[in-house]
Amino acid sequence: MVLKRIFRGVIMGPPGSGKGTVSGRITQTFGLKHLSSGDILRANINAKTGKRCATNLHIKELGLLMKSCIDQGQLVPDDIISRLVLAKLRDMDHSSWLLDGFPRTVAQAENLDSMCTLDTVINLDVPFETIKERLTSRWVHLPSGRVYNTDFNPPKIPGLDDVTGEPLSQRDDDTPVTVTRRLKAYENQTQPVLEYYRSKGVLTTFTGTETNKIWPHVHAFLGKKIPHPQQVSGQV
Ligand SMILES: Nc1nc2c(ncn2[C@@H]2O[C@H](COP(=O)(O)OP(=O)(O)O)[C@@H](O)[C@H]2O)c(=O)[nH]1
Ligand SMILES: Nc1ncnc2c1ncn2[C@@H]1O[C@H](COP(=O)(O)OP(=O)(O)O)[C@@H](O)[C@H]1O
Repeated sequence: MVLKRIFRGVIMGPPGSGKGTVSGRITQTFGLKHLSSGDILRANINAKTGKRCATNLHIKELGLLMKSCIDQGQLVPDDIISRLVLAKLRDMDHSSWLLDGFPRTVAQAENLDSMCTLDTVINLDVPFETIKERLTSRWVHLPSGRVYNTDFNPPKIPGLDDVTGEPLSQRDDDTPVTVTRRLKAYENQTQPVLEYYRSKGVLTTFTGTETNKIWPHVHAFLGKKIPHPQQVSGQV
Protein backbone atom coordinates (compact mmCIF):
# COMPACT_ATOMS: atom_id res chain seq x y z
CA MET A 1 0.00 0.00 0.00
CA VAL A 2 1.33 3.49 -0.88
CA LEU A 3 1.49 5.74 2.17
CA LYS A 4 -0.14 9.03 1.16
CA ARG A 5 1.68 12.20 2.10
CA ILE A 6 -0.39 15.08 3.41
CA PHE A 7 0.45 18.48 1.90
CA ARG A 8 -0.39 21.82 3.54
CA GLY A 9 -0.07 24.97 1.45
CA VAL A 10 -1.14 28.61 1.53
CA ILE A 11 -1.46 30.95 -1.45
CA MET A 12 -1.11 34.68 -0.80
CA GLY A 13 -1.15 37.85 -2.87
CA PRO A 14 -3.05 41.12 -3.10
CA PRO A 15 -6.75 41.08 -4.08
CA GLY A 16 -6.96 40.27 -7.79
CA SER A 17 -3.44 38.85 -8.03
CA GLY A 18 -4.87 35.57 -9.35
CA LYS A 19 -5.02 33.47 -6.16
CA GLY A 20 -8.34 31.88 -7.14
CA THR A 21 -7.25 31.33 -10.75
CA VAL A 22 -3.90 29.77 -9.81
CA SER A 23 -5.55 27.74 -7.00
CA GLY A 24 -7.89 26.22 -9.58
CA ARG A 25 -4.92 25.12 -11.68
CA ILE A 26 -3.03 23.79 -8.65
CA THR A 27 -5.95 21.78 -7.33
CA GLN A 28 -6.69 20.36 -10.78
CA THR A 29 -3.05 19.41 -11.41
CA PHE A 30 -2.05 18.17 -7.98
CA GLY A 31 -5.37 16.91 -6.61
CA LEU A 32 -5.42 19.07 -3.47
CA LYS A 33 -8.51 20.44 -1.79
CA HIS A 34 -9.00 24.20 -2.14
CA LEU A 35 -10.34 26.35 0.68
CA SER A 36 -10.96 30.06 0.05
CA SER A 37 -11.71 32.31 3.02
CA GLY A 38 -13.63 34.71 0.75
CA ASP A 39 -15.83 31.86 -0.50
CA ILE A 40 -16.45 30.72 3.09
CA LEU A 41 -17.49 34.24 4.10
CA ARG A 42 -19.80 34.69 1.10
CA ALA A 43 -21.40 31.27 1.76
CA ASN A 44 -21.98 32.25 5.40
CA ILE A 45 -23.48 35.58 4.41
CA ASN A 46 -25.87 33.77 2.08
CA ALA A 47 -26.84 31.21 4.74
CA LYS A 48 -30.25 32.37 5.91
CA THR A 49 -30.56 29.98 8.83
CA GLY A 50 -31.72 30.96 12.31
CA LYS A 51 -29.13 28.89 14.18
CA ARG A 52 -26.83 30.39 16.75
CA CYS A 53 -23.13 30.10 16.12
CA ALA A 54 -19.99 29.81 18.23
CA THR A 55 -19.57 33.57 18.68
CA ASN A 56 -23.07 33.66 20.24
CA LEU A 57 -24.29 36.11 17.64
CA HIS A 58 -27.30 35.23 15.55
CA ILE A 59 -26.03 33.99 12.16
CA LYS A 60 -28.00 36.67 10.35
CA GLU A 61 -26.43 39.42 12.48
CA LEU A 62 -23.02 37.88 11.96
CA GLY A 63 -23.68 37.74 8.22
CA LEU A 64 -24.53 41.45 8.21
CA LEU A 65 -21.36 42.28 10.14
CA MET A 66 -19.21 40.28 7.71
CA LYS A 67 -20.96 41.78 4.68
CA SER A 68 -20.47 45.30 5.95
CA CYS A 69 -16.70 44.68 6.45
CA ILE A 70 -16.35 43.18 2.97
CA ASP A 71 -18.39 45.91 1.25
CA GLN A 72 -16.26 48.59 2.92
CA GLY A 73 -13.05 46.90 1.78
CA GLN A 74 -12.04 46.09 5.35
CA LEU A 75 -10.93 42.80 6.82
CA VAL A 76 -13.40 40.76 8.84
CA PRO A 77 -12.28 40.55 12.54
CA ASP A 78 -9.54 37.97 13.17
CA ASP A 79 -11.52 35.91 15.70
CA ILE A 80 -14.51 35.48 13.38
CA ILE A 81 -12.59 34.47 10.26
CA SER A 82 -10.17 32.28 12.24
CA ARG A 83 -13.03 30.29 13.80
CA LEU A 84 -14.70 29.79 10.43
CA VAL A 85 -11.54 28.72 8.58
CA LEU A 86 -10.02 26.58 11.32
CA ALA A 87 -13.33 24.71 11.75
CA LYS A 88 -13.29 23.84 8.01
CA LEU A 89 -9.65 22.77 8.22
CA ARG A 90 -10.38 20.47 11.14
CA ASP A 91 -12.91 18.69 8.90
CA MET A 92 -10.15 18.23 6.31
CA ASP A 93 -7.62 16.83 8.76
CA HIS A 94 -6.79 13.80 6.60
CA SER A 95 -6.63 15.71 3.32
CA SER A 96 -4.01 17.71 1.52
CA TRP A 97 -5.16 21.27 1.09
CA LEU A 98 -4.38 24.68 -0.34
CA LEU A 99 -5.63 27.63 1.66
CA ASP A 100 -6.43 30.81 -0.30
CA GLY A 101 -7.02 34.22 1.33
CA PHE A 102 -6.15 33.14 4.89
CA PRO A 103 -4.13 34.22 6.81
CA ARG A 104 -4.37 37.94 6.08
CA THR A 105 -2.96 39.20 9.41
CA VAL A 106 -0.12 38.04 11.63
CA ALA A 107 -2.68 37.11 14.33
CA GLN A 108 -4.41 34.82 11.83
CA ALA A 109 -1.05 33.28 10.84
CA GLU A 110 -0.39 32.52 14.52
CA ASN A 111 -3.83 30.93 14.85
CA LEU A 112 -3.11 28.74 11.82
CA ASP A 113 0.30 27.79 13.23
CA SER A 114 -1.39 26.57 16.39
CA MET A 115 -3.14 23.81 14.43
CA CYS A 116 -0.74 22.75 11.66
CA THR A 117 2.69 23.05 10.09
CA LEU A 118 2.76 24.48 6.58
CA ASP A 119 4.85 22.90 3.81
CA THR A 120 4.87 26.00 1.65
CA VAL A 121 3.49 29.52 1.20
CA ILE A 122 3.17 30.76 -2.39
CA ASN A 123 3.16 34.52 -2.79
CA LEU A 124 1.80 36.02 -6.03
CA ASP A 125 3.51 39.38 -6.46
CA VAL A 126 1.47 41.29 -9.05
CA PRO A 127 1.66 45.11 -9.38
CA PHE A 128 -1.33 47.07 -8.05
CA GLU A 129 -1.89 48.87 -11.40
CA THR A 130 -2.41 45.50 -13.09
CA ILE A 131 -4.89 44.41 -10.47
CA LYS A 132 -7.24 47.37 -10.58
CA GLU A 133 -8.26 46.75 -14.19
CA ARG A 134 -8.82 43.05 -13.60
CA LEU A 135 -11.20 43.33 -10.69
CA THR A 136 -13.73 45.59 -12.34
CA SER A 137 -14.08 42.99 -15.13
CA ARG A 138 -14.26 39.97 -12.79
CA TRP A 139 -17.40 37.82 -12.93
CA VAL A 140 -18.04 35.02 -10.44
CA HIS A 141 -20.23 31.96 -10.00
CA LEU A 142 -21.00 32.42 -6.33
CA PRO A 143 -22.02 28.84 -5.38
CA SER A 144 -18.78 27.30 -6.70
CA GLY A 145 -16.36 30.24 -6.50
CA ARG A 146 -15.45 29.84 -10.20
CA VAL A 147 -13.97 33.05 -11.53
CA TYR A 148 -14.16 34.59 -15.02
CA ASN A 149 -12.96 37.78 -16.65
CA THR A 150 -14.40 39.52 -19.68
CA ASP A 151 -10.89 39.83 -21.19
CA PHE A 152 -8.76 37.04 -19.75
CA ASN A 153 -11.00 33.98 -19.40
CA PRO A 154 -14.55 34.78 -20.55
CA PRO A 155 -17.28 32.18 -19.97
CA LYS A 156 -18.26 30.10 -23.04
CA ILE A 157 -21.71 31.74 -23.02
CA PRO A 158 -21.60 35.38 -21.87
CA GLY A 159 -23.01 35.83 -18.36
CA LEU A 160 -23.34 32.09 -17.62
CA ASP A 161 -21.22 29.62 -15.65
CA ASP A 162 -19.50 27.05 -17.93
CA VAL A 163 -20.33 24.07 -15.69
CA THR A 164 -23.85 24.72 -14.38
CA GLY A 165 -25.17 27.28 -16.89
CA GLU A 166 -26.28 29.41 -13.91
CA PRO A 167 -26.00 33.21 -14.08
CA LEU A 168 -22.73 34.91 -13.10
CA SER A 169 -22.58 38.02 -10.94
CA GLN A 170 -20.16 40.81 -10.08
CA ARG A 171 -19.02 41.17 -6.49
CA ASP A 172 -20.24 44.27 -4.61
CA ASP A 173 -16.65 44.89 -3.44
CA ASP A 174 -15.15 44.88 -6.95
CA THR A 175 -15.77 48.61 -7.46
CA PRO A 176 -12.80 50.98 -8.02
CA VAL A 177 -13.26 52.73 -4.63
CA THR A 178 -13.48 49.49 -2.64
CA VAL A 179 -10.60 47.90 -4.55
CA THR A 180 -8.40 50.85 -3.51
CA ARG A 181 -9.40 50.30 0.15
CA ARG A 182 -8.71 46.55 -0.12
CA LEU A 183 -5.25 47.24 -1.52
CA LYS A 184 -4.56 49.58 1.43
CA ALA A 185 -5.70 46.90 3.87
CA TYR A 186 -3.40 44.47 2.07
CA GLU A 187 -0.41 46.84 2.43
CA ASN A 188 -1.05 47.59 6.10
CA GLN A 189 -2.29 44.27 7.46
CA THR A 190 -1.30 41.47 5.08
CA GLN A 191 2.19 42.41 3.89
CA PRO A 192 3.59 41.81 7.42
CA VAL A 193 2.41 38.18 7.06
CA LEU A 194 4.86 37.78 4.15
CA GLU A 195 7.69 38.75 6.48
CA TYR A 196 6.36 36.33 9.10
CA TYR A 197 6.56 33.42 6.65
CA ARG A 198 9.84 34.60 5.11
CA SER A 199 11.46 34.43 8.53
CA LYS A 200 10.16 30.87 8.93
CA GLY A 201 11.73 29.91 5.56
CA VAL A 202 8.49 28.72 3.90
CA LEU A 203 7.76 31.67 1.58
CA THR A 204 8.32 31.55 -2.20
CA THR A 205 7.44 34.61 -4.29
CA PHE A 206 6.37 34.56 -7.95
CA THR A 207 6.45 37.96 -9.64
CA GLY A 208 4.69 38.91 -12.86
CA THR A 209 1.75 40.61 -14.54
CA GLU A 210 0.18 37.60 -16.29
CA THR A 211 -1.10 34.41 -14.70
CA ASN A 212 -0.18 32.36 -17.77
CA LYS A 213 3.46 33.38 -17.34
CA ILE A 214 3.50 32.90 -13.56
CA TRP A 215 1.76 29.52 -13.63
CA PRO A 216 4.57 27.44 -15.26
CA HIS A 217 6.92 28.55 -12.46
CA VAL A 218 4.39 27.67 -9.76
CA HIS A 219 3.78 24.34 -11.49
CA ALA A 220 7.49 23.49 -11.64
CA PHE A 221 8.01 24.56 -8.02
CA LEU A 222 5.14 22.45 -6.68
CA GLY A 223 6.15 19.56 -8.92
CA LYS A 224 9.32 19.31 -6.84
CA LYS A 225 7.47 19.68 -3.53
CA ILE A 226 4.76 17.20 -4.50
CA PRO A 227 6.66 14.66 -6.63
CA HIS A 228 3.71 12.53 -7.70
CA PRO A 229 0.10 13.76 -7.59
CA GLN A 230 -1.19 10.25 -6.72
CA GLN A 231 0.91 10.29 -3.56
CA VAL A 232 -0.90 13.31 -2.24
CA SER A 233 -4.03 12.78 -0.23
CA GLY A 234 -6.51 15.28 -1.72
CA GLN A 235 -9.71 13.40 -0.93
CA VAL A 236 -11.29 12.68 2.40
N1 LIG B 1 -6.28 40.21 -17.73
C1 LIG B 1 -5.97 39.22 -16.87
N2 LIG B 1 -6.88 38.85 -15.97
C2 LIG B 1 -6.53 37.84 -15.12
C3 LIG B 1 -5.27 37.19 -15.16
N3 LIG B 1 -5.25 36.25 -14.18
C4 LIG B 1 -6.44 36.30 -13.56
N4 LIG B 1 -7.23 37.24 -14.14
C5 LIG B 1 -8.57 37.67 -13.79
O1 LIG B 1 -8.42 38.64 -12.75
C6 LIG B 1 -9.50 38.55 -11.82
C7 LIG B 1 -8.90 38.29 -10.43
O2 LIG B 1 -8.35 36.97 -10.39
P1 LIG B 1 -8.65 36.01 -9.14
O3 LIG B 1 -8.04 34.69 -9.45
O4 LIG B 1 -10.10 36.06 -8.80
O5 LIG B 1 -7.76 36.76 -8.03
P2 LIG B 1 -7.79 36.74 -6.44
O6 LIG B 1 -8.63 37.90 -6.02
O7 LIG B 1 -6.35 36.91 -6.04
O8 LIG B 1 -8.34 35.41 -6.02
C8 LIG B 1 -10.41 37.41 -12.33
O9 LIG B 1 -11.44 38.01 -13.09
C9 LIG B 1 -9.48 36.58 -13.22
O10 LIG B 1 -10.20 35.91 -14.23
C10 LIG B 1 -4.32 37.62 -16.16
O11 LIG B 1 -3.20 37.12 -16.27
N5 LIG B 1 -4.73 38.64 -16.97
N1 LIG C 1 -8.49 36.01 6.04
C1 LIG C 1 -9.36 37.04 6.03
N2 LIG C 1 -9.38 37.93 7.05
C2 LIG C 1 -10.23 38.96 7.07
N3 LIG C 1 -11.10 39.22 6.08
C3 LIG C 1 -11.12 38.37 5.03
C4 LIG C 1 -10.26 37.23 4.95
N4 LIG C 1 -10.50 36.57 3.79
C5 LIG C 1 -11.45 37.28 3.16
N5 LIG C 1 -11.83 38.37 3.89
C6 LIG C 1 -12.84 39.38 3.54
O1 LIG C 1 -13.46 38.99 2.33
C7 LIG C 1 -13.14 39.91 1.27
C8 LIG C 1 -12.99 39.16 -0.03
O2 LIG C 1 -11.92 38.26 0.07
P1 LIG C 1 -11.48 37.35 -1.16
O3 LIG C 1 -12.66 36.66 -1.76
O4 LIG C 1 -10.34 36.51 -0.71
O5 LIG C 1 -11.06 38.39 -2.27
P2 LIG C 1 -9.77 39.06 -2.85
O6 LIG C 1 -8.55 38.25 -2.63
O7 LIG C 1 -10.13 39.20 -4.27
O8 LIG C 1 -9.74 40.36 -2.09
C9 LIG C 1 -11.91 40.65 1.77
O9 LIG C 1 -11.76 41.93 1.19
C10 LIG C 1 -12.19 40.73 3.28
O10 LIG C 1 -13.15 41.72 3.57
